[in-house]
Amino acid sequence: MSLKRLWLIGCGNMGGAMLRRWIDTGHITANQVDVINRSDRVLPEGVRQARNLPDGPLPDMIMLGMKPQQLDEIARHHALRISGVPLLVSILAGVEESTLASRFDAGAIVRAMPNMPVAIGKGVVGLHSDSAADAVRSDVAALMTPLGLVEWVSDAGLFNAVTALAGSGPGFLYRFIEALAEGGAALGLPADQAQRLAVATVEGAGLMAAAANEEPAELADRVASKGGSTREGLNVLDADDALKRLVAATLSAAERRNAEMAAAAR
Ligand SMILES: NC(=O)C1=CN([C@@H]2O[C@H](COP(=O)(O)OP(=O)(O)OC[C@H]3O[C@@H](n4cnc5c(N)ncnc54)[C@H](O)[C@@H]3O)[C@@H](O)[C@H]2O)C=CC1
Ligand SMILES: O=C(O)[C@@H]1CCC=N1
Repeated sequence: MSLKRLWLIGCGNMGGAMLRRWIDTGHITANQVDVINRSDRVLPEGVRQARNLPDGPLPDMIMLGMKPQQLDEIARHHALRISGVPLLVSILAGVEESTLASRFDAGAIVRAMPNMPVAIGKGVVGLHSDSAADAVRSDVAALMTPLGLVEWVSDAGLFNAVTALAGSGPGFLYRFIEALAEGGAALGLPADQAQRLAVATVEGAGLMAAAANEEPAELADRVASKGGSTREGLNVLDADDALKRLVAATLSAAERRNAEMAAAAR
């Protein structure tokens, strides 16, 4: 790994999950990293955390992990100091590469869109860059590999869709788990038991879908015995494409918000 020194500007829920996984898997050691946060966050043991960037030479990579709305504040405080950094990675939703390039002077800029399950190595990391050479792209992909599925997205115009599906996706699925559990409780199951059943069912179904050669639609058909009860339930989800339309509207709303954040940051 040629990315030996990392500065993380803004390292909260998401940046912290990535960092924890890198350290847990031995891809990065704590003393390779400096974190700048507005106030201290719980971070893996041994990671330096401060309010200001460290003195000394620039690192191999800087990752921006604050909110998109904090871009100007961060640029105002740090753009001069980090000018010339070889690689800038941004996990900011919406914020475009050209916007980042207008604020920061970096050898290459890569947008990364992780999701929360990176914490256990089962996440997704979407990557896009117009500026990174092949060697840099390989370095970034190697860094992200212990986090889960790594996918390059060649069309920058699709990055907001990736963000809506995979970045926000865990949030949508947690809602589905909650709904499954509440549905079970409404049928009379104790709430805690319904939640255990819902979580384990989603975990098992997800693992099976990941391992299967069949499409999810075919897996659904296998659960639904002819004339049985699953079909009755699927008929409710499928009536007027109710679930598909709800999910499509959900992703559209999230994608639209990413575009709004991109426009606000330009
Ligand atoms: N939470 C998620 O599931 C995902 C989040 N993202 C992106 O990750 C970024 C961070 O999101 P979260 O981790 O959820 O937010 P968070 O609020 O947990 O973390 C943001 C961090 O930035 C730091 N920060 C804020 N202003 C600062 C400043 N002026 N100087 C230094 N540090 C500063 C805060 O101290 C905090 O630790 C966002 O841009 C979001 O779009 C991307 C994918 C998934
Ligand atoms: O909600 C957000 O804006 C970010 C983007 C993907 C997940 N969290």
